[in-house]
Amino acid sequence: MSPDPSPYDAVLLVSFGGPEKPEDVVPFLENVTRGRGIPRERLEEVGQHYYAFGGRSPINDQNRAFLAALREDLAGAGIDLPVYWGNRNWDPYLTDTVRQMAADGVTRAACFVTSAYSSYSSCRQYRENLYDAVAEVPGAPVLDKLRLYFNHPGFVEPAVDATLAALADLPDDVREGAHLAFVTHSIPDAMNDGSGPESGAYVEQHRSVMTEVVERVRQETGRRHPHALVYCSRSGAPHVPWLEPDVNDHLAQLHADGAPAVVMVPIGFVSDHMEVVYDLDTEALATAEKLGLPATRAATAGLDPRLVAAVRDLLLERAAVERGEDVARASVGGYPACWDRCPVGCCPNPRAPERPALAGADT
Ligand SMILES: CC1=C(CCC(=O)O)c2cc3nc(cc4[nH]c(cc5[nH]c(cc1n2)c(C)c5CCC(=O)O)c(CCC(=O)O)c4C)C(CCC(=O)O)=C3C
Ligand SMILES: [Fe+2]
Repeated sequence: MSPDPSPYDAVLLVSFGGPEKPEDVVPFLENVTRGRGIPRERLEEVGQHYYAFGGRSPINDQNRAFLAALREDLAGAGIDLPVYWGNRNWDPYLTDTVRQMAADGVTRAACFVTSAYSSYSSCRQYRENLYDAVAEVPGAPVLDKLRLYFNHPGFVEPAVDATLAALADLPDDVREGAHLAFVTHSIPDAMNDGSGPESGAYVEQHRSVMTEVVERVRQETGRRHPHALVYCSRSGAPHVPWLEPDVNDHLAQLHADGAPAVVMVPIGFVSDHMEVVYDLDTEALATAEKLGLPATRAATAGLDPRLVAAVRDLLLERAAVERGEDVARASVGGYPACWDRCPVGCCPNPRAPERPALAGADT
């Protein structure tokens, strides 16, 4: 018998969006930063990162490939649901997708967001975007956001294997002593303080993933590699504190302290976004090279079949919950499986605390 996805009759992949050609870059950056007070110089700099890649972000192609993989996975499991895709900042925009879903007769969809952790930027802002899309479309389906999955085995296990593979890529004589630099997107300190139901969840959740990966790597190699959680892609005004240390400063410090090598493990990113291909592969690897510090970058989960299957697992788990059945929730490490509906007041919007959002305990 095929698994039962009811009450869902569709899946919606929700993502950030990115430019696809040079003319898209400025309007994309305007979409992302409207009302955010990002300094002009920072925008020009980030624009250059995109132009260096022909004005094309890797993120949309990653999502197209993920959609194809997800459709195949669901079909293979006998789950006959359409899978849609909508973005916050670029075509296909969420509102257009939700309009199409309504036209197709979708009544209730499970939403998988390409962002695994708590924080305003990585969780609530997507919930606001879902609210807005539903509010704009007459007859819109009900949209449920699948729970955060940073500690789902389908997200963590690919990171373990990627770390082992990146360690294996280091020269033999430096591998044993290599440091692991777990990298995620920096956010303002205040945004981290407000993240999750109990403050500081963004950093806590990353720490739990880091600890689990370090332990599983130890089980495979017999080595508990020294490690740290570090940050990339700092934005905002210089006087506003954001999470530190920056990955480049961390590499310089490791080198000064005599570390023989480093593996960067981008646990903050689901696939190879611009932050990964520019901030890590271009900038941070150049920093390491200049320092003479052997460095490799572990792969993101991307199209790993375990991540694709995790979407199916989360869909079926949530479907069972909505039908009133008991479920076992997969999770690894010290942080328990997350809530289905975000607690009231978690990850508040720093500029508009009253802005409505879907998928909360109060919506
Ligand atoms: C936590 C977090 C994630 C991870 C969760 C998630 O995945 O959502 C994330 C993802 C992404 N961020 C992205 C791009 C950008 N983020 C910016 C700006 C900002 N990001 C922030 C945070 C995050 N961002 C914040 C607090 C700002 C300041 C402005 C604001 O308060 O909103 C800017 C403006 C320029 C700049 O200042 O850097 C750009 C261009 C892309 C697309 C990449 C591609 O094209 O592949 C992706 C996936
Ligand atoms: Fe960002």
